Amino acid sequence: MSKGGISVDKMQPSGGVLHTKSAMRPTWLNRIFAATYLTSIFALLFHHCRNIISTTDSTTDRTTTSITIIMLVADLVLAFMWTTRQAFRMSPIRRQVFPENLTVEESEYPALDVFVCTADPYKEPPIGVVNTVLSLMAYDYPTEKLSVYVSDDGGSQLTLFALMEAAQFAKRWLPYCKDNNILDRSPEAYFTSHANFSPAKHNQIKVMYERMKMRISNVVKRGSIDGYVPDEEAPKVFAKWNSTPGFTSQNHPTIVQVIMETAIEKDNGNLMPNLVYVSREKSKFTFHNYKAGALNVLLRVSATMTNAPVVLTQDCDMFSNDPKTPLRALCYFTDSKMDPNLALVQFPQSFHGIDKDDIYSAELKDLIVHNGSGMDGLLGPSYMGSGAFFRRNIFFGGPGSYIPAQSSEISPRHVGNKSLNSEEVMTLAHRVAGCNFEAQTKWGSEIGFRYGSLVEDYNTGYRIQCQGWRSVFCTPVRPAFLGSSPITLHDMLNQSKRWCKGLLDVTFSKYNPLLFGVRYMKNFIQAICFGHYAFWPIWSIPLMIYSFLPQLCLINSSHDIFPKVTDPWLLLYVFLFLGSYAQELIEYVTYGSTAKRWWNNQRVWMMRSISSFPFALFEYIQERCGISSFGYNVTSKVLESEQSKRNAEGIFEFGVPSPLFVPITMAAIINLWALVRGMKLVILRNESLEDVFVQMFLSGFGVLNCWPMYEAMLLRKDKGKMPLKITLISTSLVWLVYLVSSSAF
Ligand SMILES: O=c1ccn([C@@H]2O[C@H](COP(=O)(O)OP(=O)(O)O[C@H]3O[C@H](CO)[C@@H](O)[C@H](O)[C@H]3O)[C@@H](O)[C@H]2O)c(=O)[nH]1
Ligand SMILES: [Mn+2]
Repeated sequence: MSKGGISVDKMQPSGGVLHTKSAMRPTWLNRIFAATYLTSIFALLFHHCRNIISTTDSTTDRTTTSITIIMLVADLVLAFMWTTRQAFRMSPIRRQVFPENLTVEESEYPALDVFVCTADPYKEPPIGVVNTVLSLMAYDYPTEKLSVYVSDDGGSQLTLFALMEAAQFAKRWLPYCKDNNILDRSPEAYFTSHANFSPAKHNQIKVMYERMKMRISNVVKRGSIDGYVPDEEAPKVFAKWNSTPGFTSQNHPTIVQVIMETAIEKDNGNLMPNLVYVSREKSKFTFHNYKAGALNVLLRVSATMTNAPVVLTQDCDMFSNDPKTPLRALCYFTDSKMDPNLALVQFPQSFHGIDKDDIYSAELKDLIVHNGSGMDGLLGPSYMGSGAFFRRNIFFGGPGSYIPAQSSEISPRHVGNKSLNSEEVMTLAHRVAGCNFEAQTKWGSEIGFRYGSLVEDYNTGYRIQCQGWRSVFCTPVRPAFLGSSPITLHDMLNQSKRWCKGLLDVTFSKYNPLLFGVRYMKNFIQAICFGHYAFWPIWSIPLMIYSFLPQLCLINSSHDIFPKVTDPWLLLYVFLFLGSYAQELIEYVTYGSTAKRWWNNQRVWMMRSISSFPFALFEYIQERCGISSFGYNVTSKVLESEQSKRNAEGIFEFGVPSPLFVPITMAAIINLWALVRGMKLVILRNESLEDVFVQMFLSGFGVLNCWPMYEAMLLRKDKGKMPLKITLISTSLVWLVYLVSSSAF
């Protein structure tokens, strides 16, 4: 088992090309547009400033001046975000790989350690974890070189039980997949897409799968494994839970369980990959660094066992959708002509079960594919948390500067040759998964996945690029992985809130990309890309202003906020608005999405900006001041049937009385109010449409975006409608805001 011994860099392909890259679109066109747009931005800012000067000179009241200043702030932030966003548009590229041209012998493939993280058996059902694990174990990759490590931050017997079941099932499933050349290697995906398929062998396996699923679901429903004994070893394994008084997910000793070991499992002459369960030690007195902490424990535990030179990180819901994926990564890792500083091959995250028009913008086309391809033309995409093949050694220092780990057994150079279950290996594995192992070490700061941010992926990707590593983006036509995405609005907003807090962690640290990145990164534009993310939360400033201020002005009969329709300056607004919207739309469609999905994406961007982002800031401040601590809210992967049904029909799911809904409900009410008020002014009071047109247009645009909100508040009867409580709170707050505003006007 000298898996650690093979160096990834030394293999030489001969024959056809392994990968190509090409520029994505006429960048010159893009640059001309950018220059024109930028000029218009400056013109607009000039216009604003002139307005402010003229209003302060004359007798204009204070309110008008303040409004003009606030609008200037909004436009300044929009201009900043637009400008930093151009970094992604400077040189997007598309890559292709040709795994069929790999000439390296299978026996020369590097070993691969796969890391799967899970954290909560109730939000992340063990059957989902099992499907992910099985799909990865079934990779078309030399079995003896493949190991799957599962980190369970939930410290749950249910998850371990499910994995033990999976191991039994794998003995039939893996050979079945390989013999029949099946593409869907997650059994759930396979049996769903082959519902009417019925050869005897297929049916036999299907029955086995259904039985396993039933056993796992029963155990989860009861919350305990009592009564179910998968094999004679089981009682000993689960004794660890029972023998520890006060065992909780937040307080328990290390559990490392080798569920299956390559060298031993040879049922039917089939070799099986290693499968190891790890639940790191937890204590109330130590901070665990969430997923980054879990991944670092896996880095070390796997080092004591197989120490593969290539590691793949996966979320527990991201199952493999293509068994040849590791070979695609090898196209880069085994190419001797490739930049030696290549650290990771990132596959985009793709999702299954998204409704046709993607109301929650779960596809994340702009963030993942657009921005990924944009950065790929610079130093490479950021690490995206899942679907990333890393070279293990990059976790131990920058190119050419090796930082030794505190013991040689966990260094990437260590060659393990003992049985995983041997006492020596197990003792060490338990030790490196302990709470205090990292105390006073460089883990999380210079070694391993980086700590200090809730978005450990962005943070780690950014920091390793600052050290000089780079990455490539691999976007095969058939998605390499498929995962689940939030199916309720609350989950979606909550997830963006967490991302946003994670970004703020980086923004307000010494590693802020616009201060640190621009100095240390090899590419200035790349630093701007990371900077754009770091400032993602400030979208909330202009969006809050544009969703409320012009509307309040209209309600209070104040119309000096925008140029009149006849004023040529208005053309600037029109160009800036249409220009950026059209550009995004074109990009959305070019990257293989639809216009309706783009429309929904811009709505979600607004919702996030006025809800998740301000809440994130608020929580972030509370945490920094030590007032409260919110932790990591794991996204639920449970598919509740009614919710899924509404989701499939593209109906928004409110349902729970979440404070996150308050700002968007307020925006919905104010925009409708302003629109009605505007119409009344024009129709009944003969106000000239010219004066109020822009404000009415904005309110109308708001109303159009808020359409599902009115339905949810007034028309719907199902469980996913807007809770009355939120409607009442929002209405009262709108009234309050109105009273305050009317006293100012
Ligand atoms: O303390 C923790 C918290 C989370 N997780 C795992 O982290 C993964 C991601 O969590 P999830 O709740 O699904 O977060 P998402 O926001 O959906 O995940 C996206 O965003 C994360 C943070 O940026 C990335 O880590 C993920 O890869 C990316 O898919 C899951 O497998 C969890 O089990 C842990 O292992 N330990
Ligand atoms: Mn997720």
